[in-house]
Amino acid sequence: MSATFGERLADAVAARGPLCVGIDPHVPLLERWGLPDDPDGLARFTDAVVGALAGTVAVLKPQLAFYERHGSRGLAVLEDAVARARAAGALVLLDAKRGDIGSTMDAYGDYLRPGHPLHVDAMTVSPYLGPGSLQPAVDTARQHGGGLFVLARTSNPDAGTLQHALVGERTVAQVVVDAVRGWNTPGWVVGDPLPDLGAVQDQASRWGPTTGSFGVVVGATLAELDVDLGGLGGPVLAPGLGAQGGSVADLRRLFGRDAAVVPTVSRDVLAAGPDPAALRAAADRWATELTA
Ligand SMILES: O=c1ccn([C@@H]2O[C@H](COP(=O)(O)O)[C@@H](O)[C@H]2O)c(=O)[nH]1
Repeated sequence: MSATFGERLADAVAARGPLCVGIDPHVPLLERWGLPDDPDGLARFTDAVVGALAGTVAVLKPQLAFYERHGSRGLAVLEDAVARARAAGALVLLDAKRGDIGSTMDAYGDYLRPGHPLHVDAMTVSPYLGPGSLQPAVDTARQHGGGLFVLARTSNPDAGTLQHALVGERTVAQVVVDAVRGWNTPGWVVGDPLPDLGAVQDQASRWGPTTGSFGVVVGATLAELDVDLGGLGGPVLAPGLGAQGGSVADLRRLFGRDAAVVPTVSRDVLAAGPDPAALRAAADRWATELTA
């Protein structure tokens, strides 16, 4: 794969708009769609979402938890869906939220390796073991044109309990954002002094050929943007829209109009199914509002 994830994402957003739709087959959604809570129901749900949206949205974000709960048959459903979504032109961001010591992180990074049965364009990772523990996945992403989104300021109400804690003078969330800023700067490794913001400021999270492959997760539900994203050089994944109360107005308030933000919506779109036209219409409503 020649282009980096950041380049592919910027191209996809230019062609299709920034919306990411999450594939979250919750039990209540399966019931609402008239489907059983088993691998067959899971497959029919997933097929419908991929069939309706993979040709139009920039990013699809399957939530791994909902496939793992069905065991190996659930994972087989996901493998098939990921391949079909990518073939239809959508980038696939696996919402896996993995994080472990470096040697194990190396194995999680394999989701970004061509030939993996669940090869995806990007995955979410958790920095709880320290940003440096994620380095093997960063290396794999660099080697194979993959991307990572690191949990920084998550959308859940309790998130600040840990993410606002201070490490020296910076919050935990800021330490995470700064590490990701470093990864988007060639040659930087965790532990090095942070890159000079003056040198990287113009890369500050704008879409374009220099969009980095390493992004952060910042919820659209925040009362205020309490991390400095200046010079991040990569995209922001913004969950929390719709079912969690966040709106397009919140995105504008938090990030402005031009930032490289990937707003992601799951239940608010999925509830419109199973009719493919209704799913598309629900996604289109968000897409239209986002570009208005
Ligand atoms: O801070 C975070 C990080 C990840 N998520 C995930 O996004 C979707 C949101 O689903 P909705 O139905 O649109 O609320 C879900 O898979 C979460 O695990 C998040 O919500 N917040």
